[in-house]
Amino acid sequence: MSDKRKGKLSGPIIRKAMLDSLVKLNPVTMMKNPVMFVVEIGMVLVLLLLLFPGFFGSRSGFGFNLSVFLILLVTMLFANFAEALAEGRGKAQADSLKKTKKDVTANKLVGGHVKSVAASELRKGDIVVVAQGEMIPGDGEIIEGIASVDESAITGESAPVIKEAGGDFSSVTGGTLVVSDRIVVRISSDPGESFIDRMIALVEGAQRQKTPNEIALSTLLTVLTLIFLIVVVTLKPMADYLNIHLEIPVLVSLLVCLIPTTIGGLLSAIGIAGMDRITRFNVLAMSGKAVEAAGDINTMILDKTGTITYGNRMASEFIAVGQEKESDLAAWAAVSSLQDDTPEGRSVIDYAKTKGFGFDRGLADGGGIVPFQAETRMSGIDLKDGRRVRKGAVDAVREWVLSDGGVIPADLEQKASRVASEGGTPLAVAVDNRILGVIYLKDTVKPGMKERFEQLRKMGIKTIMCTGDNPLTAATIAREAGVDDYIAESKPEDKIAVIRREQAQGKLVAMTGDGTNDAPALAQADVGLAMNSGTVSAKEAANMVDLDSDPSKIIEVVAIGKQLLMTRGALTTFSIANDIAKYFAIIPAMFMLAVPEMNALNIMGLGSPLSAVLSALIFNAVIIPLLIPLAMRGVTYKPMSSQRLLSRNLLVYGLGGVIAPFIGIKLIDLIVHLWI
Ligand SMILES: Nc1ncnc2c1ncn2[C@@H]1O[C@H](COP(=O)(O)OP(=O)(O)OP(=O)(O)O)[C@@H](O)[C@H]1O
Ligand SMILES: [K+]
Ligand SMILES: [Mg+2]
Repeated sequence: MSDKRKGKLSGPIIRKAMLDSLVKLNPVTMMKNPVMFVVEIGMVLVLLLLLFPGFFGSRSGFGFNLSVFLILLVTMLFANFAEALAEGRGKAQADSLKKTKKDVTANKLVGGHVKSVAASELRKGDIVVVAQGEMIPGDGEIIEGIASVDESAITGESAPVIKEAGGDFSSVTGGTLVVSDRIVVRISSDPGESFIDRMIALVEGAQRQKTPNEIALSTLLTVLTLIFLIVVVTLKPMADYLNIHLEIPVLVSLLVCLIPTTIGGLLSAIGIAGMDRITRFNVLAMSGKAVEAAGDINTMILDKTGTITYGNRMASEFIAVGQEKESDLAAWAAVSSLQDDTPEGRSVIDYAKTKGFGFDRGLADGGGIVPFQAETRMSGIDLKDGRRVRKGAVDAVREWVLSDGGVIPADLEQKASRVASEGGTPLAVAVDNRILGVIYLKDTVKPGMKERFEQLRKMGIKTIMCTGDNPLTAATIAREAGVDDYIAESKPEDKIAVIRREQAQGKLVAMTGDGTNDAPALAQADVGLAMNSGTVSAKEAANMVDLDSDPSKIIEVVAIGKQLLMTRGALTTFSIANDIAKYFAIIPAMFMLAVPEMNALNIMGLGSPLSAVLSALIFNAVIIPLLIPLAMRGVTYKPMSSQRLLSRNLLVYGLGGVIAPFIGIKLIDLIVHLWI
């Protein structure tokens, strides 16, 4: 990850946030946050009393009123500061991204001729030529050529990546640099809608929409605020009737202490910070909703090759069957791979060469290429002389040979099983209806997978590995990696079937993918994470894109989503628990002010009724900045089931939230009491 995107809180960001918190006092802005808007109205009321003492028959002193006014002002500034700080960090990220958006000229192909136009004028469907040393002018798909591309501007990864027409590595991103060769690109986005544009808008918060969860919580907070407002407003006439005089500033203080100002002030900062955490993790989420959905995932669908294993399946042994010789097997294995451009295919040639097996390259000339397909699970060549050479999944090759009237060597099954039971992938090699043996493709499970799946299990998430490989290999890798379930010999469409099946049971499903054939499944999944190296259609179908193209990052994405939901839950619990505790400080004080004989109510032993009110109000204000770091960083996350998480959070943040004010208010009162 690039340093500039780590999002450190620098001096300028903090200064800007301070200024913004003043600007945000504008009532039109405040109205968007009903809880804090009520605080603002209260502040205006107290201000009126400051300007016109004796208003509403008030008898409270100037000094007290001024203190209440100032504390309320500071409370709002703190809340605004939290939001401005979170936004500021996003803006800083956006600025560094904007710098990558240089104004380049594009070589647009118009009627067979190249015409120079500004990149900002390119539209969807335009064709451009990009040569060595030039910046790719917009997002698109390579339709001709192959090139190595430096994508460090968006991924922070300095090693160039190979991009080529056709297949799963054909998409390119505007703002990245072609370091070798020349490509023809079909532009896939209109001005202002490119990948970087969308990323900038997202981190800037310009497109920030409240998620359904956030809306539900804000509604709850507003309802709570309304209830307390009614309670406090009706308190006044009731007290008047009983001849108890309640001061307006005291009532305002009571109201502000009771309404959920802590979570009200931190709510949007929590959401922005969660989004920010995902972006700094080099994952681009299309919406906050997607991040939250990640936090609620029940089932995760994972690829075997490349996600759970390293994915660089390499030939590591030739195992001849029947009467066949190893050297013949090696030669035909190599010939079957001459036109196979997959890493597996290339590794077969490399292995044959390093082991010194001879093979005739000329055989491939003029032959018909049979490219590898996930559907057929085979690849090979139809030679000029009529012979057909294939390699592929053992059962697929067996079928192919049987349909041509061939016989299956007796030891094929046992030899292939040996490879599979070691977690390798056996590829059978055949020429017409004769099977020569198997290629042992080795792949290794990434380190630490077992622990990560263990964590997912603790979170109550079921993991399902989907692989095109045979059941035995699948079972071995599944056991080694520790996934809960696996589906072997799965075709691309099987993934979407698994997702639908899980969703039908009311589960939320996450998956990763990069190919065009993954696109429907990515769209069907609740959280679809596409690889940046993947095709345009995969990226369009998904609701997240991983800039590092590491599918196993889906695990951390879920963790970040969970952390966001947990942080919001924990701070809500803390905030409401706090308010309950403040009630015990302020209600007795209020009545003691009116009826001094009620001193017995002063269970907290606070200095005086006035200092009790001010202390509760000060505590209510300072708790907001104290919790900003937690809101921004997120609560520390330990994998466990939602049930246990809930009880743990209730204990820590609920109980903590009840106790903290007693201690805090008491300490503040010791100081405040010295003054008044
Ligand atoms: N280049 C190739 N030539 C011939 N057969 C291949 C080649 N690559 C893979 N196969 C065979 O086809 C099967 C399916 O491959 P595919 O890439 O679709 O799935 P996978 O890589 O095994 O699983 P996944 O990527 O979903 O974890 C493989 O298990 C292997 O037996
Ligand atoms: K409060
Ligand atoms: Mg694969």
